[in-house]
Amino acid sequence: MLIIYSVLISKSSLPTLVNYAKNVPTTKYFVRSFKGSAEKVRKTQNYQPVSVRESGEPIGNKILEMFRRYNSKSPKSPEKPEVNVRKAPKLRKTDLSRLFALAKPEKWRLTSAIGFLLVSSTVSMAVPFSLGKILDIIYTKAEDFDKAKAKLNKVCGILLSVFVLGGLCNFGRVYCMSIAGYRMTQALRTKVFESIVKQEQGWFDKRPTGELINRLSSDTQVVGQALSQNISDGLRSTVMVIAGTSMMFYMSPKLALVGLAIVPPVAGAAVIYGRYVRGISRKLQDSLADATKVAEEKISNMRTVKAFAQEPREIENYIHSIKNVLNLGYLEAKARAVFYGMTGFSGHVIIISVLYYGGVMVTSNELSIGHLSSFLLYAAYIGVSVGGLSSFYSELNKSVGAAQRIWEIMDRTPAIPVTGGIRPVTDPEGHIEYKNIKFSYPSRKDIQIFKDLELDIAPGKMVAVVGPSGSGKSTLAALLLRLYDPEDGAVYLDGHNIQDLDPSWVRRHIGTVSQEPILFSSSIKDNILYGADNPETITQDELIQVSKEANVHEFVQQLPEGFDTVVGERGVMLSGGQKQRVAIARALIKNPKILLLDEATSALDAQSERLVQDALEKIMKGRTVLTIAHRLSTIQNADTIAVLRDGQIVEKGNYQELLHKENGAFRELMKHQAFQS
Ligand SMILES: Nc1ncnc2c1ncn2[C@@H]1O[C@H](COP(=O)(O)OP(=O)(O)OP(=O)(O)O)[C@@H](O)[C@H]1O
Repeated sequence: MLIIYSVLISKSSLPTLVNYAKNVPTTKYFVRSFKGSAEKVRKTQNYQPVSVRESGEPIGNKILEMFRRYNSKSPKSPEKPEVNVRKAPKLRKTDLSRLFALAKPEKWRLTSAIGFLLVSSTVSMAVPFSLGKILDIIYTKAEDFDKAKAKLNKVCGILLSVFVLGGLCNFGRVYCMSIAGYRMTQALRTKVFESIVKQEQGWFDKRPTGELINRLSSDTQVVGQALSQNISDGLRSTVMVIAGTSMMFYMSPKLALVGLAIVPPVAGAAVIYGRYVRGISRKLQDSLADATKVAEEKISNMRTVKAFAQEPREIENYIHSIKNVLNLGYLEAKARAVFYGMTGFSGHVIIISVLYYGGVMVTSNELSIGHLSSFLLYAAYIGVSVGGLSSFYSELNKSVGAAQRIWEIMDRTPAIPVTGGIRPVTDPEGHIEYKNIKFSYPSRKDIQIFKDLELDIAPGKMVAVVGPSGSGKSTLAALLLRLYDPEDGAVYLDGHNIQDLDPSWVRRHIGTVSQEPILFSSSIKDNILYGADNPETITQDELIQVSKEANVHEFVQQLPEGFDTVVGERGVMLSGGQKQRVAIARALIKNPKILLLDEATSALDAQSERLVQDALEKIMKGRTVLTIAHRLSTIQNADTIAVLRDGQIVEKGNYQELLHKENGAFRELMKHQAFQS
């Protein structure tokens, strides 16, 4: 099958291309055969969008790649990385000041580090001058030997103590800066995690976990490092450049001008390089996030991967997703190589020009050997420091890119707050009303889930919602929990619009057992206590009481470590039925007024099923229950059955009423849907 996709080819070769596509059996062969026509296209400028896909396998990219290669002058040129480097975001003043503001809590550590840095840099900058002095002492033949030696001893003695001081200050600088860096990264991670966790569910629906993990781990580290180590290195380089330049002018302004003539063009190149790196860096972090997303999803669902024997495909997928990172790495490596090659060369040019003009000045007695040596060392120091400054600039750019991504998260106000709003002093009665609800998921605005939906659940009653798969039964539960807000209409709890109530208060009074409950990778006890507001106040007796009601106690007793048994990631070490029962205990420990039950569709074995069902029946008593029913027994026991169809509740009544209603929606559903008995 041939599907037109999107790739650029010339108008003239379109018939040839379509012809090939029709006749060749496999994509690979097609691509190979296509090389010939690509040759023809090489010179034409007349492109139009067309694409080719065969046997469901997109080959547009391959053809595009081939065209690029064939259109390039040298057919043997190595594969060029196909990466669009997004235009570098501007390095704005506000971004920089915001970046530096992150360092505020560490100001004392950073100030001490800067103090240490000034002293250690001064010591470093004293080396060339002192060396020049020592050389002059050695070369001054007029002085008698003893006098010269005494001077030498004195100068070296002073230098040694100064160097000890320099060493200590370097220790202080590195230590204070590193600690400040770690603390800033940690504080930033905390803030980012806090901002992530506070976002509403709809926001998470659109964001892959891997991407968020990347923001949390990698971006925060880049920023933390920039604010500590990079700033420290940058400051050191600045001090060295300023001090070195001053010393050069102090010793010989003429020679200084010769040596420093190269600095302005290098500085200009550094600015261009920095901008380029900023663009690549953002793109690189994005690609890394994409690759992490692929890895994270598959690693956390390894069971499914293995069950379908898809390890090789997943390795392929990962290689594909990481390829973009490598391509960007190529670009960065190229830019880095050009830049550092250039700065290295410039450094050496400084040294040669100083050596040449300085040599001339020494022979004409304008300059001593000692001064020339000092001068050369200062020139070398400046060369190294200019390199350091430019890498500081590029790192700063990198960190602004990372910081911007972090701010996107930190600056976002969640559409549904975690807390805030009315917090009634008494527990709710449990009267739930859905009024005129219109809703579509934020990630799929085009699909209307509910239109003018109405449902009333009286306190202490049990309503079973039935309806075809995908009709929105679980969505009803999500709206009550305020994971999403309706576009129109509202959900009321005891007459209060839940949007006016504190979401944490509402959730505190709702116990949820979902279709496939997720447990956390801690002990059974911790998982049950996760449902409690104040886990530390729950006594062992209360825990056992809840476990008995949820039919957890009997299987826990058989485990060697009892309640302390670790359940593995997502509760992987427990059976389906055991997981369900632990989830029931977790919902029950908060003694909720309202229960939201989403019955498991997957059949448990008879014994397990009985235990789960028994636990559910026990905990329903005295509570308002909204259950998404998949079992006949649940439907039969419900006070009211609500039939959901086409975004509305189309029928309501008890089992007998609905069963005997001529042409009723419930009867229709019973005909087509097999409820578990
Ligand atoms: N987070 C989401 N983002 C976008 N669409 C969603 C989301 N969750 C569910 N949907 C879509 O909303 C519709 C209703 O889903 P819901 O899970 O409420 O159905 P259901 O009646 O509970 O189905 P089932 O009986 O199969 O569990 C479905 O079409 C589903 O694809």
